[in-house]
Amino acid sequence: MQESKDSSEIENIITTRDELYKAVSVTTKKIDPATKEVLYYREALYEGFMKIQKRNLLSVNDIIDLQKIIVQNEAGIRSNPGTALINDKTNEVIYTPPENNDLIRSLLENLTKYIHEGEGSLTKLAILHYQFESIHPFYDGNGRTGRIINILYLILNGYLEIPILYLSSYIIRNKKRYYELLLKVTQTNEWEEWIVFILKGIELTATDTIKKIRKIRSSLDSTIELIKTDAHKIYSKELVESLFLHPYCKIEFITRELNVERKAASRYLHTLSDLGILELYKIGNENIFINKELMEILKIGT
Ligand SMILES: Nc1ncnc2c1ncn2[C@@H]1O[C@H](COP(=O)(O)OP(=O)(O)OP(=O)(O)O)[C@@H](O)[C@H]1O
Repeated sequence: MQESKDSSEIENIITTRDELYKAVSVTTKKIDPATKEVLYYREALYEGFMKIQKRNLLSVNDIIDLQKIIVQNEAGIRSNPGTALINDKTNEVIYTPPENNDLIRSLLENLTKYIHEGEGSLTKLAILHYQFESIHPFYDGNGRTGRIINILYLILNGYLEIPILYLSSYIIRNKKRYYELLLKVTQTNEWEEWIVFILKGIELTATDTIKKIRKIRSSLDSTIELIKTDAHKIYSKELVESLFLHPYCKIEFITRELNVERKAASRYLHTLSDLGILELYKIGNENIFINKELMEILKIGT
């Protein structure tokens, strides 16, 4: 969710963490367009993860499928000319990607060959991200699809087990430089600066992500302690896991995940709110229980 939010923000699709968690927890028909787009991004990232889990492979058709989920249209690989990257201040064309559907497809075949051949490395990730963005195969969603491929590449090569690295938080903080360096590779073949930029991003975000995971783990442990020592005797491993799976929790999640009656689930959540672990909010006519400490941790480094 975090990665989806920031990767989309690079393309000026802006929503808040609260809106996102609300959208996946509260029964509401009113989800604003930016939040919807971020949720599609999250779906595409997850779908990509599932695909490579099954086959340990990322094909051109997989990439096309992911982009379809992100942009929610069937246009696929560009077949009409006219796509260009434009400087929004001066309106000047800064880069014109290759045209012709067959050529683009063969460049993508070449990219996926590069992804799978030989040993994986973080340097290769920097190279293939440039390669994908300069092919710019779609009318829309190229930046976002490319950043999903980055995470999938890390998983394919055993650097990550799950799509957890939060690389777009670095790119968004350094967006101007990200754009400048991509262009410099094209214009002056300046690979080194680009590769170092991406390596630095991986280093920083890996360190931040590890810190975040440790904080979540320690919050989880202290929550377990608190519930276990409380007189209401509501502790179960599944209950605590649900609170960390859904930063915005509600009674339905508990009934489903713990297989208990609504009355019991409601009692658990109200007890946790009395204990100060959760904060109760009314959104519309629904009770939402927010894991405040977890939400604070998720904000770090963003
Ligand atoms: N000079 C460049 N050469 C190649 N790719 C670039 C260059 N500058 C930026 N990019 C990439 O293009 C992406 C944006 O592309 P564009 O503005 O065409 O949006 P898009 O294709 O609609 O994709 P999305 O909506 O996900 O960004 C950037 O996020 C970046 O990854």
